[in-house]
Amino acid sequence: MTDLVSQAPRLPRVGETIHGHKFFIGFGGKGANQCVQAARMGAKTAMVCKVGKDVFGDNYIQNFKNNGISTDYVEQTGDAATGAATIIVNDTGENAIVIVAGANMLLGDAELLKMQGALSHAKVLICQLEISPDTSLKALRAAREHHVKTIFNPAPAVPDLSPEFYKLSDIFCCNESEAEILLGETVATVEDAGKVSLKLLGRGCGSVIVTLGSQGCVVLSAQDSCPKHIPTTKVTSVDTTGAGDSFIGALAFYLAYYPSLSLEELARRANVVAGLSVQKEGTQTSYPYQRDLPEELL
Ligand SMILES: Nc1ncnc2c1ncn2[C@@H]1O[C@H](COP(=O)(O)OP(=O)(O)OP(=O)(O)O)[C@@H](O)[C@H]1O
Repeated sequence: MTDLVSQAPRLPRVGETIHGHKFFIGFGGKGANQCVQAARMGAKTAMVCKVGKDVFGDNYIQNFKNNGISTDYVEQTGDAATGAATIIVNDTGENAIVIVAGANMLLGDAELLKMQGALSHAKVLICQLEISPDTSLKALRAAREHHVKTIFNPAPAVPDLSPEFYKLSDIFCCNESEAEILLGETVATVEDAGKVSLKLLGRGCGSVIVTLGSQGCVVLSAQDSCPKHIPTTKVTSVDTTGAGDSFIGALAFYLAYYPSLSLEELARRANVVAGLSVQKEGTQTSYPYQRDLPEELL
């Protein structure tokens, strides 16, 4: 997804044209963000996705290359445009957003077949819901067949998520509002997060992480189903956009390269990485590299 962001004093009314004061184009999309964060930590990564045969698609492929990500499984299609989010932000920080998934929704069986070889050598697969849910499900099933660990991020969340997603998730990782949509109940406190994570675990996940912004996260697993709060260190937050994706990208890195770490330690380290990302502006622009991390994290 390419973000097209206009900042204006206020949001325009229907039929109105107004002057804004700043415009920028940013690289976004949950899967891509997560992949970029894992790559910056030093992980060997491949992105499986579809973009349009257009300037946004060309630029995105270059962005993957600039981050050292394999683009062997990035396809370009002439049948739809690269996914785009048109975002208008007013001076008080409110926004209006139109997302057109475009080429993302054309990712399907042919691309999954092509990536099987790479998947069979992978340590971790991360999936989200910004492509067809059926394609994500098939990818998760294939990962299980190859004994590849799976991280599933149910975002954007839907209330009627297929029950198979839970069973195919070694780590099911969502934020508070996604947990609310999935379970239809309010998640306002660490205690609430513990309760919902237990319910999500009951749907068949290997383990569950519910992220809680500045409060860190709550984790639990089938082996130890007592919810544990993993707080994060206090930082001066500048822009939290994309913090959840930074957390998941870092989590995937640690799961792949430090497989003996406990779930609590994986989450503690991912908290620190995501905590670094909120101290800078932007989404991918805020993601730390390995060299930015404290030594104890590697
Ligand atoms: N203000 C903050 N201070 C420190 N760490 C933070 C802060 N906000 C987020 N984080 C870190 O990022 C992780 C993910 O944040 P959050 O739960 O807000 O995800 P999210 O809502 O999916 O984020 P976004 O939608 O903005 O990408 C948290 O678990 C925490 O580790």
